[in-house]
Amino acid sequence: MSAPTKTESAAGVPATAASRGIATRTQLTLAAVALLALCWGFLPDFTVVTLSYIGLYAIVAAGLVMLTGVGGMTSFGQAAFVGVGAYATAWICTAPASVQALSGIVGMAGMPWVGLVLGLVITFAVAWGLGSVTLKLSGHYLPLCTIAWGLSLYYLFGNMEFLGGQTGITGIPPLVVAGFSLASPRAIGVLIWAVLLVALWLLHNLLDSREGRAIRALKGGRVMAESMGVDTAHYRIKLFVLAALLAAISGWLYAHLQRFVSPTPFNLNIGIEYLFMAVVGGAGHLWGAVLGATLIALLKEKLQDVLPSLLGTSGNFEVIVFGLLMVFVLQRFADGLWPTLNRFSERWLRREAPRAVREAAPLGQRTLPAAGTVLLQARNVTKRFGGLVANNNVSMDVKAGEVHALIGPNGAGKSTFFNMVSGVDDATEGEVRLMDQAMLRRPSRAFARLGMARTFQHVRLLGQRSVVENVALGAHQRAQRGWLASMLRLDRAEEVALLAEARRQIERCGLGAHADTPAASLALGQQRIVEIARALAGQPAILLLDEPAAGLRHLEKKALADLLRQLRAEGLGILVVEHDMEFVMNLADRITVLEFGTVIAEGTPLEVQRNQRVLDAYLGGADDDLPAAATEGARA
Ligand SMILES: Nc1ncnc2c1ncn2[C@@H]1O[C@H](COP(=O)(O)OP(=O)(O)OP(=O)(O)O)[C@@H](O)[C@H]1O
Repeated sequence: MSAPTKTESAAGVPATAASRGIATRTQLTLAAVALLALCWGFLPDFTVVTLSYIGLYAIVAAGLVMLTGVGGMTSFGQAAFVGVGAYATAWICTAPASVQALSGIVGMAGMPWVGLVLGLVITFAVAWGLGSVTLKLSGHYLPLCTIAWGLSLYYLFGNMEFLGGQTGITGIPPLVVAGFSLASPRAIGVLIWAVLLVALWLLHNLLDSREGRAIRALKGGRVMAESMGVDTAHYRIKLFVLAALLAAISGWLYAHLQRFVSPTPFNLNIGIEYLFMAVVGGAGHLWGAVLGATLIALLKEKLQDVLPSLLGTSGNFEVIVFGLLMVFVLQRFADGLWPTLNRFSERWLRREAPRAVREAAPLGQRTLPAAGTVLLQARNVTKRFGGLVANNNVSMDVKAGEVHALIGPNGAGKSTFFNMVSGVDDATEGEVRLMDQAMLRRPSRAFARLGMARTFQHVRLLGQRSVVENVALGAHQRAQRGWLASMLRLDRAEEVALLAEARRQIERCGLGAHADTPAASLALGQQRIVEIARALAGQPAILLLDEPAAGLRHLEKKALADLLRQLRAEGLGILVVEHDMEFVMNLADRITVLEFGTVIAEGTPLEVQRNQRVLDAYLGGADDDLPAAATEGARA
């Protein structure tokens, strides 16, 4: 593990000359919060109420930013969770039986807090239950399911007699904090904004961590995230529950602000409005939730005043305007308004001063097996897609300290084989063993934990994130700090170690100059190298590379070959699929040739080049491109 730099920032960016500007982002945020706090006592009542509602909306929208913008799961049903939080506290604080039984223990002032706990417990159970069923669905099915549960919970509120039916529940007591009654909107508004700011801080910390990178990886697709060792199903459910809990907290605050609840504010329309807020503000940005909530709340208020007089009739016309607004914003500002505002403000902002870091936590280390040990074994692996046999009885070993190439014409079954020996797909027949363990029906993350890392034929990076963040994701399973530790910033020593390791691998792969650039801005060939650096950050024993030389220029290919030779010398086993025959013949120790899913040859580069069947099927006519003495070249 490399020693951390004393002046690395939490984001791992080395200290550089701070850019000129009037303030840093943190200073600006603190100044805005201080201004709001100072003005709070003098603002007109109406403004205070509006700001309180904006705070409530923003808490829900922040959860949606995490769920939809960051995690890639769309939910129209968050209003229902707001309802669960609101009804739980309303019921417990007003039902005669519960008041009698509990108020003796916690006192009347303690009842809303019991309501909060009840709301959170019910929300947790409902969200976990719904999440485990619906989050398995992909594409349009998930949003459709969120509509279904949003409607179900809404009608449940309206039809339960003990919840007051359509009339709702009145007489909800005010919150009491440390003996102070928060009966007035001005008083509870302070709590609402405090909750919002704390939630934003916790979520910001979560995103700026190992766990945050894993959450972002969900958007990069299940296959990529799982191959980094991330349990995607578990993360999706946790994210869903987190967003639901935030909604429930907002509902709890709402109930004690309004002191009355009815089903209407928890219907599907409102669920759609929450989604508008997150998307219009900037679905991938936490402050976008506040911006979106502010815009929609103010706009709604204005439209409700203006539209009826303009149209001469009343109705929910603001929903139509919201729809048009959404189309306009998405057309002009695809990522929402916050990124645009951010870019605009950048010239006045100073870069955050780097934070001094004393020590990095040790990362998990792997002892590599001795050279010659069989790492990966495929025995008689067959894969059928209906009537098509993509792999037919394929057997192959990959040993520590060797480069094994898998070649063959397009459609020969190389990627199918790759998928089966990396846990993406299961073989129809045959056996796959990794580190002498049977791997049938085990997920990619189990392969990753045992020491396998891979790259992809079609590059799978988080394009908007920096190279260093992408590479640090590869080291995910070498650290352990969870969500709570990340939220509370107890993971900093580990985070420094992860980022230092990522930078070390980036340097090693020759991309040091690009460490802080967004991955998408690199050329395709460089992105392939980023994937290799990401794989190396996991400290693998075996590396699977899918067409690593595609898109590289001559010198870049040479540098890549040198790197792979160095890794081989360090004892890694490397399985490479590649169409560039010069690259393969100069690098590989052994080559397996596939045609129509069947192994037609296996041996050293020289043996393969002399094999008539291989010449006929694949290498025929390509002799001019091959190195004169491939075997000699292989160890060069
Ligand atoms: N999910 C799938 N369903 C049906 N057929 C598939 C599936 N995946 C691959 N195939 C078929 O299996 C065969 C082998 O495909 P595969 O992608 O493994 O070949 P390849 O050697 O990797 O090709 P290339 O070099 O072009 O990447 C092809 O005929 C392909 O159409």
